[in-house]
Parts: sequence; structure tokens; C-alpha cells
Amino acid sequence: MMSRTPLILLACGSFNPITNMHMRLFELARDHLQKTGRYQVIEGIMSPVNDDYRKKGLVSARHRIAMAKLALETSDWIRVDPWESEQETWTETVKVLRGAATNLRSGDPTYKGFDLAQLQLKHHYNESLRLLQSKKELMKNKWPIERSTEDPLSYQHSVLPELKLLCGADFLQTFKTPNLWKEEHIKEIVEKFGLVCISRAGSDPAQYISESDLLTQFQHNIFLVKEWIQNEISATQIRYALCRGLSVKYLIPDSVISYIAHHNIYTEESERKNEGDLLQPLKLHNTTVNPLND
Ligand SMILES: Nc1ncnc2c1ncn2[C@@H]1O[C@H](COP(=O)(O)OP(=O)(O)OP(=O)(O)O)[C@@H](O)[C@H]1O
Ligand SMILES: NC(=O)c1ccc[n+]([C@@H]2O[C@H](COP(=O)(O)O)[C@@H](O)[C@H]2O)c1
Ligand SMILES: [Zn+2]
Repeated sequence: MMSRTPLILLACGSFNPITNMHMRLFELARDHLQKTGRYQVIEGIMSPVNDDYRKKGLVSARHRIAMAKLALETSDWIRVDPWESEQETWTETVKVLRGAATNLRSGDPTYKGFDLAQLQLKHHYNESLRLLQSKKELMKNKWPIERSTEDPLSYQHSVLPELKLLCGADFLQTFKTPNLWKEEHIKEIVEKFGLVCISRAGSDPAQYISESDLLTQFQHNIFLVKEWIQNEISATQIRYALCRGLSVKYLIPDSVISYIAHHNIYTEESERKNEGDLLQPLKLHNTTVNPLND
């Protein structure tokens, strides 16, 4: 049997708040990649954007992280990573990917030297990974990486997982928004990492790729995944519904609904946050238009 490349999916975004669809993105992507026969998706990471991104209505990362953690309690393979939100300022997405890749290389015990035999036993692996994450310190020396090479069960291949950026089709479309992305960053994302893009009503990612020389050049590293059941949940619509006192049950997890109610997160006032402000990436590029905050 040909061995599969271990793969980690990383999604960047506001997650304001996390919705069921954000979690579905990971499930759809994993199914698609596993079906290629080439990959073993071992982990999903959600990286909520820093408050300094300055998007209209963006509530504090402390709350967005807490809500994402609550929502992901039921997942045995997707986790939220607060690193990006804890930085002093907004971090460009390619740097988030670079940071995650450095962790993979520099001995984060979660990833070092995968035991491929273990990887075949996905459930067992996920269980170990969970244990590892919650008791990282305790477990440091117990994960197969540290196992003796004499151990017949240990196949030390030292395979580093690939890291791919997971997004929805509207995210891909923002690549062409003037001054939002640096061309060399887009190139690095599709050349060094790779993209997994989930379809979304109103966006045609295949056409968009064909219109871009750069994206066409690295098409082999862009996976387009067709959502087999259309699900147009949007975090903005969720916030609007909450402000109007409408039910959002079955669109976001109950635990997140309770958290929002308890902390009174989404109000007319919170919707006015960063109003009229420039998105940080546009500010950095010194422009006067702000297509996303209107
Ligand atoms: N319904 C959806 N279908 C496909 N992709 C989605 C969907 N909802 C969110 N995404 C993707 O999830 C990632 C995070 O998105 P984001 O936090 O902006 O959520 P959102 O629901 O689009 O919020 P907002 O409405 O505030 O823009 C992005 O890559 C986005 O494209
Ligand atoms: N140049 C860049 O790296 C760049 C530009 C715009 C948005 N982004 C990222 O894309 C995501 C967009 O999130 P929203 O769809 O919620 O606006 C955020 O994580 C943001 O940091 C990155
Ligand atoms: Zn969005």
C-alpha cells in the first residue's frame, strides 16, 4: 500500500462567531483529501484573526477563541490555536502558515517523527493526539517519537506533515482585492503550502483560478472541494439575527449560544466596533478604499 502524506489543515478568519459551517469546512476538506488516496488528514487548526485586523463588528479575540473552543469540544481532530490572536498586531496569513510550519519542524512533540503505523489507526492516533494536547508536558516523553528504535511497532519515517490553508471560495476571491494581499504572499501560499477551497454560493473559484496566471501555475496545489449540500450560514447573518433577538439554534452550537447570551457579546454597540476604520492589511498598504468594512 502506498503511504499517504500526513496533512494538516489551517483555516484563518474572523470566526465572529464560529458557525456550524466553519466546522463543516474541515469535514468536507478532509473527506475530499482522503479520497484522493494521497493524504492522511491528521489535524485541523482554526486560527482566529487578531483584534487589530479591525474588521467591522469584530468582537474581542478572547470571546472568539472561547466560543471556538466550546464549539470544537465535540471534534476529535479540529482545534483552535490562539497564537495569531495573541500577537501584538495583525499577522499576515503567510506568516501564520510559516509559524505553524516552523512548529512542525522544530520539535513540537505533536508532530515530530510520525509513526506511520500509528497513523493508519486514525482513531487511536486522534485519541493519542488529544491526550497529547491536553497533557503535553506529562506526555512529552511517551509519544512514539521517543520510542526506542528497537521497538518492532515503531516505524520511524520522520515524515513531516504538509500544511495547507483551508478557506471558502469568497476568501480566494479576496486575492484580487487591490492592496489586500501581496503578490509574493499569494505565491508563497500556493507554491510552498497549498490551498484547499470549499465552494460557496456566489463564487466561482475554478473560473477565478483560470483568470489568474499565478493561480493557474500552481493549480496542482489548489484543491477545489464542492460542497455537496449548500449551506449558506454566514457569521455576519448570525450576528444580525442575534442583534434582532432571532433564534440561531441549529446554526451554531448550543454551547456557543449560551456563551453569547451569558456575556451579551453581540449587540448594536458591538456591531459598531471598527466602523469606518480601515482593515489593517489595507492600512499597511496605505490606501484609502476599504471594500470589506462598508
Ligand atoms: N457558508 C460557507 N461556505 C463556504 N465557506 C465558508 C462559509 N462560511 C464561512 N466560510 C469560510 O470560513 C472562513 C472564515 O470565514 P469568516 O470568519 O469570514 O466567516 P463568515 O461566515 O464568512 O463571516 P462573515 O459573514 O462575517 O464574513 C473563510 O475562509 C470563509 O470563506
Ligand atoms: N495579506 C494578508 O495576509 C491578508 C489580507 C486579508 C485578509 N487576510 C486574512 O484572511 C482572513 C479573512 O477573514 P475574514 O473573511 O473574516 O475577513 C483573516 O484571517 C485575515 O487575517 C490576510
Ligand atoms: Zn467571511
